[in-house]
Amino acid sequence: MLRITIAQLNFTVGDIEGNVARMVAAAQQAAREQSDLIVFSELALCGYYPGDMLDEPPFLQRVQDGLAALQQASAELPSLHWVVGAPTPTTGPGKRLHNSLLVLQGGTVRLQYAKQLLPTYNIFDERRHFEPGPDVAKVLRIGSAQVGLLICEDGWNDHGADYATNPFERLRDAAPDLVISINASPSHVGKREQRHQIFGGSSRRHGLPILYVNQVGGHDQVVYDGASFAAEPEAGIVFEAPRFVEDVRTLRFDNGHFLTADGQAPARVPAEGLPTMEFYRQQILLGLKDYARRCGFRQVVVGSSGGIDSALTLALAAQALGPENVVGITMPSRYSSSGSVDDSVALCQNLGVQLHTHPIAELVAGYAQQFEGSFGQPLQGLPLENLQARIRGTVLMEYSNAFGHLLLTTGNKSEISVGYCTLYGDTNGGLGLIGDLYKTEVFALSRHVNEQAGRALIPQAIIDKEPSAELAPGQRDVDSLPPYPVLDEVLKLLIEGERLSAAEHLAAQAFVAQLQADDAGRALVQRVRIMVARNEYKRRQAPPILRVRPRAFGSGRQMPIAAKYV
Ligand SMILES: Nc1ncnc2c1ncn2[C@@H]1O[C@H](COP(=O)(O)OP(=O)(O)OC[C@H]2O[C@@H]([n+]3cccc(C(=O)O)c3)[C@H](O)[C@@H]2O)[C@@H](O)[C@H]1O
Ligand SMILES: Nc1ncnc2c1ncn2[C@@H]1O[C@H](COP(=O)(O)OP(=O)(O)OP(=O)(O)O)[C@@H](O)[C@H]1O
Ligand SMILES: NC(=O)CC[C@H](N)C(=O)O
Repeated sequence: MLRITIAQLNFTVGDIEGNVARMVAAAQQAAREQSDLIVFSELALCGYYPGDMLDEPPFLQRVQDGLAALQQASAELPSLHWVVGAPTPTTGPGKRLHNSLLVLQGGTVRLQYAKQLLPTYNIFDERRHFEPGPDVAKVLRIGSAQVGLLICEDGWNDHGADYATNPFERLRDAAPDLVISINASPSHVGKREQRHQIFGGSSRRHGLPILYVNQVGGHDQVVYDGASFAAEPEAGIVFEAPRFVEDVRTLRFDNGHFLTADGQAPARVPAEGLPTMEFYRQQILLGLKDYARRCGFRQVVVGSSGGIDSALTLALAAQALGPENVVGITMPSRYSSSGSVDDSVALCQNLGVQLHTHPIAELVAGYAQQFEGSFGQPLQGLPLENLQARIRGTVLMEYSNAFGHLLLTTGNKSEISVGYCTLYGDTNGGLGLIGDLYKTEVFALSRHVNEQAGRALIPQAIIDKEPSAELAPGQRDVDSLPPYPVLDEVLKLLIEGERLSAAEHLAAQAFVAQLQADDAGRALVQRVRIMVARNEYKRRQAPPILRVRPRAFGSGRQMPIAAKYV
């Protein structure tokens, strides 16, 4: 029988000293629980993913010092084995580092394993910094068990019998009793189920119990949900740690089975995870909390237009940080409807958020007038529309500068896709909460937030009103864009493509095929395609957004700007 402690922790990238302290505290808990083995996540020592910090000698020196501190701590708990993820120097040619797994015990490194498969797709770029490890299986006897070791991507390619491309093959040949996989696996909708399918499948195919340990926390645009789990060959997924929170707990591994610390069968793991909207909500809350905390912000400011995007952003921010840490600013102009102020007042009252009024009509008029000398006439048309958005963006940045609030930008994925936003205006901000949600999903998540609260936190009037930028008289989004239910299906196919769930993909494909049955539909799809391509320059200058889908704007979609698109 082996006692294993899962350390699903929220590490901060670069905070080696803080991460060491977290790991030591978890190891002390493990020792109290008489554990034989504690398992930390991939690159736990430096946090995942440190990017080009890995090129900096002082950073690598701190990593080395951190490892020395861990070794020393392991000497003080001699009966505990520590499975630790850390960068380590290579000895051969190529890149100077391996992405490694180390087993520490009694003050020494008992084993080192270098990750073999380095992901370089989507948001991952590990080959930029690391040399792949040799295709050797690493197995260590700990107590009564032979433990095989893998690192994240190593376990994602379990198809085909080629040793070089499938580390599972060689590991299976080494006949461990148990496989431990350490991970830094970002979450997006459907990811938990995908992990269960992949690792559950490998467990069954190779007849190997697998313990999968993930990190938790938000790192810039990427959020890790934790959700560490255990898989058995016959029973499937038998244990799952909670999502979006830290969790340090000890399991027993006895006769090929995972049991709770007191020897019971763990609670049943449901096949289905959180409903999509609740998943979005929790992912965004953790993403904002960790971004604000790590960057040293306590409070955020949001322009409150009385529209759905700013309303949802305010509601999520209030849930993540507490309403006392959220400030709304309503900035009526000549073209603002009375609802823009009244609905903002109702919203902020519901949320318990303070709302300041900062009218911009005079600022806009004065500013527009100033152009008469050089333009021969005051500003009008699109430049005047954008001026309003830019003045609002400037006002919001002044609040940010004056009070140290983080400005949250409110763009959704539909607008960001087609560039329906003003550069240096409503695109201002440090972080976007809903930038990976299509507009139709913004409505769905707003309804979900209300349902969950058991009351209309976001006033029904805001949910019911027709989307409008309110930058010109009577302006409506549908005058410039296809209706959102149409636009979103086209965008899903263009941007997410096969990364959509099977059901979403089928639905979008059928919808767009029907749309393209006539010339007008074909022209619409082509127009959207061109808008998406032409607006890459706006996205490149936009603030980071929290990722909730497999393909989010940012590092996961790298497109050229100055190219011929179609
Ligand atoms: N390839 C390229 N590389 C770098 N820069 C490039 C560029 N192409 C244009 N530009 C620059 O970008 C400028 C045009 O962009 P920009 O100034 O933003 O202006 P623009 O995209 O022309 O207009 C903004 C649009 O967004 C709508 N809007 C604004 C605000 C809020 C909302 C909403 O509902 O949320 C909608 C508004 O009604 C209007 O249709 C050009 O004047 C040029 O300076
Ligand atoms: N009158 C206003 N007062 C305060 N902020 C505003 C106002 N109008 C626009 N904004 C800010 O600019 C962002 C873009 O607003 P706009 O109304 O143009 O488009 P939108 O994408 O439909 O957003 P929303 O649904 O929040 O209205 C808003 O989310 C808000 O942060
Ligand atoms: N850190 C990694 O190797 C992550 C890659 C892996 N496929 C995942 O997304 O979970």
